[in-house]
Formats: sequence, C-alpha cells, structure tokens
Amino acid sequence: MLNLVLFGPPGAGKGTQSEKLISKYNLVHISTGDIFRAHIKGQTDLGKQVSQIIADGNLVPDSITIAMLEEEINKNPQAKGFIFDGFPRTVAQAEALDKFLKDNNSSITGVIALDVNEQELTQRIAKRQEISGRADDAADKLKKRIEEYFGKTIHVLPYYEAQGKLSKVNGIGEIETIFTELSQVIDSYSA
Ligand SMILES: Nc1ncnc2c1ncn2[C@@H]1O[C@H](COP(=O)(O)OP(=O)(O)O)[C@@H](O)[C@H]1O
Repeated sequence: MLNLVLFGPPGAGKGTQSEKLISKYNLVHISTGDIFRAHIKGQTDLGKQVSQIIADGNLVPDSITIAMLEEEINKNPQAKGFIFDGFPRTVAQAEALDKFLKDNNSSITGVIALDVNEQELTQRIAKRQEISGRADDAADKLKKRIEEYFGKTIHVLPYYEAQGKLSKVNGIGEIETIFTELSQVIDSYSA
C-alpha cells in the first residue's frame, strides 16, 4: 500500500495536489475537512456537533476526528492506498493513525510537507473565499486557523521526521511544477 500524508498549512494546495495525485497513483483521497463539510451540509448529528467549531476556525476534538477518519478508511477495504489531506493535525492524531494502520498490517509510507509562507497563504485564501464562500475563510477565522496550524499542527512534522518519513516540497509556483516534484518524491519511495 502507498499511504501518503500531504501536509501543510491552510491554503497550501493540499486539496488541489491531492486530486491530481489520486488519479496518477490510483489512491483514495481522505480529506477530513471535506468530510466534515459534507456532514455539515447533510445536517447529520456529527455535522451539527462540529459546525460551530469549524466556522470559528478551531480544530475539532481529536476523539471525534479520529473516529471519523477510521470509519472512512474502513469504507475502502479495496483501496491500494490513501492520501490523507488535513489529517493528522495533532500529534495525538498522528499516533492514532500509526496505531490504526499497524493494527491493519499497514503503515504510512511517507509524509510530504508543502512549504508556503504565511503572506502567500493569506493572499490565496482571501482569493478563494470569493469563490468558496467558506465561513472559515473570513479574515478573523483564517487567522485562528493559521494560529491552530502553527500552535498545534506544526508539531506533527518532528513526529514524522523522527521516523525518517518527512520530505518537503516548495508549495509556491506552478501547480504542474509542484505536482512533478511531489511525484518525484513519491516515486522515490519505491525506487
Ligand atoms: N484533522 C483534523 N483535526 C481537527 N479538525 C479538523 C481536522 N481536519 C479538518 N478539521 C476542521 O475542518 C476545518 C477545515 O479543514 P480543511 O478543509 O482541511 O481546511 P484548510 O486546509 O483549508 O485549513 C479545520 O479548520 C478544522 O476546523
């Protein structure tokens, strides 16, 4: 199995690159943000539970997020591998994912961090909000999300670095150029 974590701050381009990577490598895309948004749209119990948290730009509690992620993996028993996008966002989530995969005789192949500076992120998301209309893309909520990233999520990097699984790719430039670089890293796993 090829299990990838695509890592990076809000607006780094994880969603865009994931879409391209899943078709090239025949993987299942698991974006916890997308799944949460689907629950909110469908007004499920989970959606009702998390909608305010997400609108405010806060992280959803680990217990809820981890349970949802495991359920999503279990829905895809035939998968050749997964791209995790927006997960793990805390060290506790990273540990839970490792344990869950291990219990299923699998593991994370590699983690690729998309490197984008804060100024570029803010500009990209301001642009995106005009189209997405996402409540959490509003300036004050975005600020909160970037704070959550640099306060909690960034600690996931040394966790994977210690396992020798971390690679970094420059997330600024043409979408195709970034895609080529990501593909090179992925191809190096099996080389
Ligand atoms: N792994 C996670 N842990 C906790 N909360 C999450 C997680 N994934 C998504 N969320 C919630 O969903 C929101 C949107 O996530 P996402 O679509 O990945 O946004 P972006 O990458 O643009 O910040 C997050 O701000 C957070 O509230």
